[in-house]
Amino acid sequence: MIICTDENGKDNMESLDEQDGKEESNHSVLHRKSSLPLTPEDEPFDVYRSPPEIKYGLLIPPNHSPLKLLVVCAHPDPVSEALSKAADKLGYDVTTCHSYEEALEEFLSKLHDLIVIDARYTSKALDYDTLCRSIRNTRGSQHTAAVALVKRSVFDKDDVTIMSLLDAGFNRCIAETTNIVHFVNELIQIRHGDIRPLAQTAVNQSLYIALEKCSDIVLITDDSYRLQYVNRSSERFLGYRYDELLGKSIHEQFIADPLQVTSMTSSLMRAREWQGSLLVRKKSQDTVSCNCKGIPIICAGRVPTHFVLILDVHGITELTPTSYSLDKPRGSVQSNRRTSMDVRSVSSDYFRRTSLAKLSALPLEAPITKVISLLSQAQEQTNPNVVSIIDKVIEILNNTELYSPHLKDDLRLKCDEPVTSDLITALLMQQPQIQLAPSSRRSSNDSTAVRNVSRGISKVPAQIKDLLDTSLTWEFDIFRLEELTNKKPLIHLGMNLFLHFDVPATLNCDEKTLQNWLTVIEMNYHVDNFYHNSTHAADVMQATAGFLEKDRLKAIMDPLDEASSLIAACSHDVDHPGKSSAFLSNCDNPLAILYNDVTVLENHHAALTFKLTLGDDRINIFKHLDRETYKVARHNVIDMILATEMTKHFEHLAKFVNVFCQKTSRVDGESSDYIPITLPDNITLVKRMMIKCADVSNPTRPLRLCVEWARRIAEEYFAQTDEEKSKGLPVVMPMFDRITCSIPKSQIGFVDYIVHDMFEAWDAFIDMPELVTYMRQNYIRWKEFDEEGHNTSSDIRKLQNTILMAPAIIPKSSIKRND
Ligand SMILES: Nc1ncnc2c1ncn2[C@@H]1O[C@@H]2COP(=O)(O)O[C@H]2[C@H]1O
Repeated sequence: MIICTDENGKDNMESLDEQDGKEESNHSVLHRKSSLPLTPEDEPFDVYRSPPEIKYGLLIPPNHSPLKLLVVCAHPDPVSEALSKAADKLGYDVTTCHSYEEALEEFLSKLHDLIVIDARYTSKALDYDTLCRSIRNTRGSQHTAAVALVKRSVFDKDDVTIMSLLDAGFNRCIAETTNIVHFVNELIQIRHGDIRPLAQTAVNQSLYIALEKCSDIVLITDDSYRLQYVNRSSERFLGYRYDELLGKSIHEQFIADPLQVTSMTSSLMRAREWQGSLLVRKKSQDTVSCNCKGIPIICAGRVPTHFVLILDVHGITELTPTSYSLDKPRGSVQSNRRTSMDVRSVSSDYFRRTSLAKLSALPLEAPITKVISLLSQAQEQTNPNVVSIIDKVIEILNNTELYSPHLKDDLRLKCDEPVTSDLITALLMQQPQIQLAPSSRRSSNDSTAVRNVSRGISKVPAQIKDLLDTSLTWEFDIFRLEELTNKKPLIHLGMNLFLHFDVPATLNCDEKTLQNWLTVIEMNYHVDNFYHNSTHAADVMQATAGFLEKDRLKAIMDPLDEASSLIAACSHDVDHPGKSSAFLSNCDNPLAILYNDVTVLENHHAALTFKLTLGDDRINIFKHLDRETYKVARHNVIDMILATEMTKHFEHLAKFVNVFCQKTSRVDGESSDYIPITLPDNITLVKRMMIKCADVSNPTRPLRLCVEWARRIAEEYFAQTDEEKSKGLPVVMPMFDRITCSIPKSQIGFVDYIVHDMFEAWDAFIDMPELVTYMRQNYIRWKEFDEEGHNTSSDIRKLQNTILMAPAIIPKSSIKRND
């Protein structure tokens, strides 16, 4: 805070209008909230723009009265007498001198506000020219108005004399008169035109001194952002001399952040104050981040003529890598810096900003850069509440992990249901906690698989055949197929669906190879897993096939898309160990080591699929594809398998919803239903969403199937918890303990957090209302089971043997779209 006082220590910062109001009754007095200088934001817009406003906040001249007038004339006459009388009338303190020496001495002792010298005659005693020059050479005289009293003839006609008088240091000339009123008029004009501006300039010096002494960096630019004033702190801190800065543009000179500059300048040009952080480059090329306030000043007209930038040195942080060390010696200004700065966050902010700056210099524009820049522009035209909301949005957008969920804290806050919290956290978060413990993973045995290839399906029993006739219905009984096929449902269902979708033709592959492939893939599922076994793979493949039958998908998927989707569904969990990726990471499993704890299982499923497929010609379903087609198929399969990773659930869902569940906006701003669905990138989004939905479709199946899947996944979780406990590993889902866990609660949470929104979106896209209908019906039943206390696996078993014995088929007619 800067306070200026007059010589008596009185607070002297006051509106000139208050002073003016005493003299000029017709002057509009503008009210203000404080006596400090105003910024445009402090006043209503129209008030700020009104011309008198520019006077606000000026430091008023010393309030001494009367004004001191020195009249110097060699020979008193009626003219000088009229002048003195006029001055008396105005209440001036008048002194009259008749010689050069007397006048100089008098002036030096009193430093008058106004000196009027009789320039009509030159005499030995008084050379007006010399007297004026001498006075002007006196320190402090620059704040005194000097006026030459000239003959009427000179005033009217002799411009040469007038100019030489002004050259000698007079501020103006007045014509001789004996009319007191004329002199009164002249003196009032001189007071407004000369004395007050000079006095004002004199006291403004105090403000400059305040600016020079203050520790913040204060810069004033013109309307082209060329520096007009820099204070000492600026010189000291930036390392430039003021003459190296004056006249230079702030952009070129030291502001290293084009995006921020754009945001600042567009605010300032609209006469709005701006606040934010700026990256400032010092002369040494070190870069610092400072909190900056930009204030537009309108000195004339209606648009800003100057800008004041105040950089807060207390908020300055050195950002160059060499200056991260906190115990670096500090200079005078640096010693003001906070030492408790979070260096990591600052450095990441720095790198984000510098890379943004670099990016904006490239001839490329990422959509995100465009979005941020549009939001910044929108900020300029809106109110502070929206500005701060947009600030938050920009902060989020600036985070590179746009779609990754930050659910853990959120969930812990919102979801006080521990089973749900455990489940969703485990599904969505990568949380390896490295501990050295032996691997329990069973390794796959390729050679066994290949040896057994010949055990294909030559003759399909009638029961299986009948069941497979329903393979494209949503109510398909996968557990019955599991039973009938002696836990080998994939080979049967897979072959049935491959043939239905003409996959042999698409891959130019004989049926035997496809059968072999299915056999090997199925054998690489762990039959002992409660949930992640080949029945789950068959179930996901069956759901995928059901989706592919829908017109919306038929319209956009080509045969290779269909084949790839079915292949991906078959193999998406191959060799699943029945434990989560987090578990593998926690026990230093070789797969976790191989994939660096990142997307461990899905990477393994995808890699193993191709390792198996390409490893033996007899099962290589891609062997007849040309290289390009193979590459497309391979890319499709890998992309879909990786999309089943649950830590990316919200990323995939959000992308899908963004593209397909919102009306697209055309460039002209008009809304349109047009979605460029056939763009390859968009088809990829659909395929990812499709396999994701298929993968977790069990809560949308008929109740009997849904409950069995829920029991199976719970059993698998319990087994993992048991093993974690027995081996002293971190327990990934502590609530999934077979004694205490509530299975209905886990299902309610799973639907609430994962399934509901995804299936609403998916149904809206492919038009399969039965998905949502079953999901809702099942949800209600889980709530009932929960209320009735059917919690444990054995409770659920009992339910399955009683009320859930009814057939799974629900008449199509009962399925209504629920909008
Ligand atoms: N009914 C369910 N209840 C709880 N979790 C489930 C259910 N169905 C699927 N999941 C989880 O969702 C995950 C989807 O990917 P995975 O098949 O790897 O593993 C699956 C399970 O961990």
